[in-house]
Amino acid sequence: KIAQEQLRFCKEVVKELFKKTHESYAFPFYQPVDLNVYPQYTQYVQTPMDLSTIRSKLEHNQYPLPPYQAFEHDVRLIFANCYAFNPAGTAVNDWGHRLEAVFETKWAE
Ligand SMILES: Cc1ccc(Nc2c(-c3ccc(O)cc3)nc3c(C)cccn23)cc1
Repeated sequence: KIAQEQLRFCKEVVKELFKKTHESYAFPFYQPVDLNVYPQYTQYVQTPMDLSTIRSKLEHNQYPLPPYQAFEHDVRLIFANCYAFNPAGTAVNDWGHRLEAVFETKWAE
């Protein structure tokens, strides 16, 4: 797809991940992890990422054109960070897997 079409689809994917229907398991990923609440977070996660940061990068043209590769990397960073900090079996880890499934379905569209 041409660069502008890719950009439009990336915005559509982020819009989907922010939908109310996913809020109950997506909310921990809306904003950067609060480092005041989790001071040891940066010991587990080198590159924090969240959906608001991705949305802002899209809106301010901070992704290369075409954006797919860099966009997908940032989205997958959210999930990798989630699994690095939240052990299997924790609520946030489970929610990460649920949101990842939503992403995979939309991304394959
Ligand atoms: C049951 C439960 C326990 C802990 C949390 N933590 C948490 C996280 C979080 C996100 C990513 C991450 O790697 C770690 C924590 N983000 C939040 C927010 C935005 C509000 C309230 C709690 N939050 C939420 C629910």
